[in-house]
Amino acid sequence: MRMRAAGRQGQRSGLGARAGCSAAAQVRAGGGAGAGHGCRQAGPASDPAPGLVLTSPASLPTPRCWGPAWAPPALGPFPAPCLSCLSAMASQKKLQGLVAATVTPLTSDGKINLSVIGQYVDYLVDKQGVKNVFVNGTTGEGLALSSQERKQLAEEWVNQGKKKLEHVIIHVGALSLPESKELARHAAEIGASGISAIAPFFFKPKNKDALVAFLREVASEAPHIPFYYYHIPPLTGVKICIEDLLDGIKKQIPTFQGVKYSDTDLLDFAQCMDKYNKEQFLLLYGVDEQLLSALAVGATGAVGSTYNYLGQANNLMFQAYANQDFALARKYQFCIGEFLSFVFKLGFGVAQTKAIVTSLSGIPMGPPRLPLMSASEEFIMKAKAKLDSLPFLTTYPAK
Ligand SMILES: CC(=O)N[C@H](C=O)[C@@H](O)[C@H](O)[C@H](O)CO
Ligand SMILES: CC(=O)C(=O)O
Repeated sequence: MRMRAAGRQGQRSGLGARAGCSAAAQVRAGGGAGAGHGCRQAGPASDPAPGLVLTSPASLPTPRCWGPAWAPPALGPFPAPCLSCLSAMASQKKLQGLVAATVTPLTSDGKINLSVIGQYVDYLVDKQGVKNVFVNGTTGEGLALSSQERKQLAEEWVNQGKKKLEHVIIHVGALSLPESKELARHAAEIGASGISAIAPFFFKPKNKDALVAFLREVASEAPHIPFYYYHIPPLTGVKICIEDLLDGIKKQIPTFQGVKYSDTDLLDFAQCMDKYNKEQFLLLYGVDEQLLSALAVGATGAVGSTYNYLGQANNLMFQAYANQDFALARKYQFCIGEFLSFVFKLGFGVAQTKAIVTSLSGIPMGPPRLPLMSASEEFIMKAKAKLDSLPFLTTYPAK
């Protein structure tokens, strides 16, 4: 909490610095959107801040096996965070443990329902022991929301989370680069603790360089908060190997902080842990049913939909693992697996997650947005009965 406050302080100084610098600051060449940035440094746009290594097109690696028409994307300078932002970033409490991928409450007529977010925050913190959220992601139906809705949700989460949540990460990925940049800028301006983006998945990046060039443009709109790449190949179809992606990425994206890793490729994940943990990259695991395997190779954090309602059980699994009580940790993972494997067979996705969260929290999360269809009554009944048959997951030892 204290650190969060420090982050906010830094954020404020960032905005202050922007005001202070504005007369002298030059807008980045071609960067019409530049006016919204915090942390612009005075001086010519091409002046890198001391200590920041900026990559010019000439120093990009030669692409592998890519047609003759390929040219490395032109990279503009990455805006340099001011010193107070850098120190705020360094003092922000390290993101670790569980991050709930929040659902987006909708009214029965399909509008976003901001009125329950405050209650939702309290439920996560008090009932689930979860103090970090990932907003507008897959579970939050981010890609089914308008930009305006995404911004309203982001603001509500940041405001309601003040003094209660430690990290509010806003997913800003979109199919269009300007939209993603605008969401990134907005998240930074409202005081989010970090941003994340998936790879665009209609026109897909064909290789690492194209993906990094896209992510860099997005991250550069929020130059004083951490950026996480959201790797979810089962949904995006973008299967760029993360071990390769991380190689040299800090040079291109100075705010790069880690990956939300929603794939079952534990070899790639483990290679990343082994090679890049030293660089302080955070590798947040995103396949909840396999979390214990990720802990075994060194993961210290996880983002997922089930932490909305199995937060306590997963916290206890983390704790058992940390205490080297592997039998207990396995018992939690097996039990979580029993529930998930049961609901997978019934058909499980965001709509079903919303129904389960509604039923367990008592907060009306509403239907999903089309083309997703509401979970059936039968699903809700069976899922609830299954959870009731696994009291180990939902009753906790007194603290
Ligand atoms: C595809 C998807 O939504 N994955 C989520 C996070 O990335 C997970 O939290 C899953 O919902 C969870 O592991 C259950 O499969
Ligand atoms: C699960 C997750 O992280 C998401 O819903 O985006």
